[in-house]
Amino acid sequence: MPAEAGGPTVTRIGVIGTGVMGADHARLLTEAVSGARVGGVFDVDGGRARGVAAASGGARVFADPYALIVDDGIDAVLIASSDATHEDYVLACVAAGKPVLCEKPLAPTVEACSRIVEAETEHGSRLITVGFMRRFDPGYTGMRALLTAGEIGAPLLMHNVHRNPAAVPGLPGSALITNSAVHELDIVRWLFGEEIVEVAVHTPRPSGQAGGTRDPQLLVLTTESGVLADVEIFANARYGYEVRCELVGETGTVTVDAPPPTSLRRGGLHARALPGDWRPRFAEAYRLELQDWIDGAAGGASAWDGFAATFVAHACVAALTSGDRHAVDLPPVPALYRR
Ligand SMILES: NC(=O)C1=CN([C@@H]2O[C@H](COP(=O)(O)OP(=O)(O)OC[C@H]3O[C@@H](n4cnc5c(N)ncnc54)[C@H](O)[C@@H]3O)[C@@H](O)[C@H]2O)C=CC1
Ligand SMILES: O=C1[C@@H](O)[C@H](O)[C@@H](O)[C@H](O)[C@H]1O
Repeated sequence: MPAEAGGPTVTRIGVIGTGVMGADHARLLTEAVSGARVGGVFDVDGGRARGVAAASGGARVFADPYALIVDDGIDAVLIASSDATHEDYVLACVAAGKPVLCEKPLAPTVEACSRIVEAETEHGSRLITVGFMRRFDPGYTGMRALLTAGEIGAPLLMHNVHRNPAAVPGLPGSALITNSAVHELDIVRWLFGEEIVEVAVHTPRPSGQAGGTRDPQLLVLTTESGVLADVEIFANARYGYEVRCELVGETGTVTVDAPPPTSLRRGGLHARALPGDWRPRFAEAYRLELQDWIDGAAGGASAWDGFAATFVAHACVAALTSGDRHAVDLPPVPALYRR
């Protein structure tokens, strides 16, 4: 990453979108990540942008996001605005030759992701990282290390649970897949190092708490080598935020969970607190993801990974709509993204 002249290397980040995630990333960049500072911010809600700028040590507030992207005082851009806005901003970063960390999903449609991959391929080198932070979560990296070391033999099954306390009433059922389950679609590809080749989506009767949304849903994913991964996605689980999973191999299993260190035993119960959203659950993953990006270590998901996750998500949406199993025929990986 580029640096400020003189003194220690400091990468000046422009943050676009200063809502829940943009504010959290700006806080981490300011307080917990070395070698970076927030250099500028933009949000269509000027009040939010000013609040985050003030909390980030007086970063510049831009009135125009494209001016932020090309500004000489901004070395790299972090996009945390709403999903539908990602494409234009990522394309502008590629045109300006600036490294960009774009929150997931890379873009909500396959066509938009495809345009981004084409632009980066034409540019000729990799500038884009997608915010699939679970790749940095100590639970998932530990699971992958045990799998790779052969500790549980060949993988057979993976059971995933992904629950949120409440979704916006009237949220389309497809958004549970494209916005939430997209994390599992990425983590399955990353964990097994192979593609998802077939998907099916099953739904029970919808929860009465879900305001008409098809919620919960059960995705069943088949990988190239024949591993089956199921994903329960439940956006109105009401009791709290929870993400956990178990990988079943031929000779053992690995579980990823995030119990807080403190739990209460009283009155015949053993209780532990659950967070209200993803920020406490994945706090360390977000920090490690940002540090990796600032260090230029390239451990994050690529634009191709972002494309692939959205591609599989749309096969799942088709399966949700039709009730049938759907084959996933990803196009060949462009040379820029081959390992
Ligand atoms: N990696 C993760 O675990 C998570 C990722 N996300 C992703 O982060 C992004 C932001 O999500 P949240 O912070 O939860 O949403 P949010 O609604 O809290 O924040 C979005 C912000 O974008 C701003 N915005 C809307 N249109 C804009 C535009 N055209 N230009 C600039 N700013 C604009 C809004 O004013 C708002 O401040 C989304 O893409 C979401 O999918 C969200 C939650 C967790
Ligand atoms: O990305 C996220 C949210 O947008 C999504 O709504 C949640 O389900 C995820 O767990 C969270 O990580």
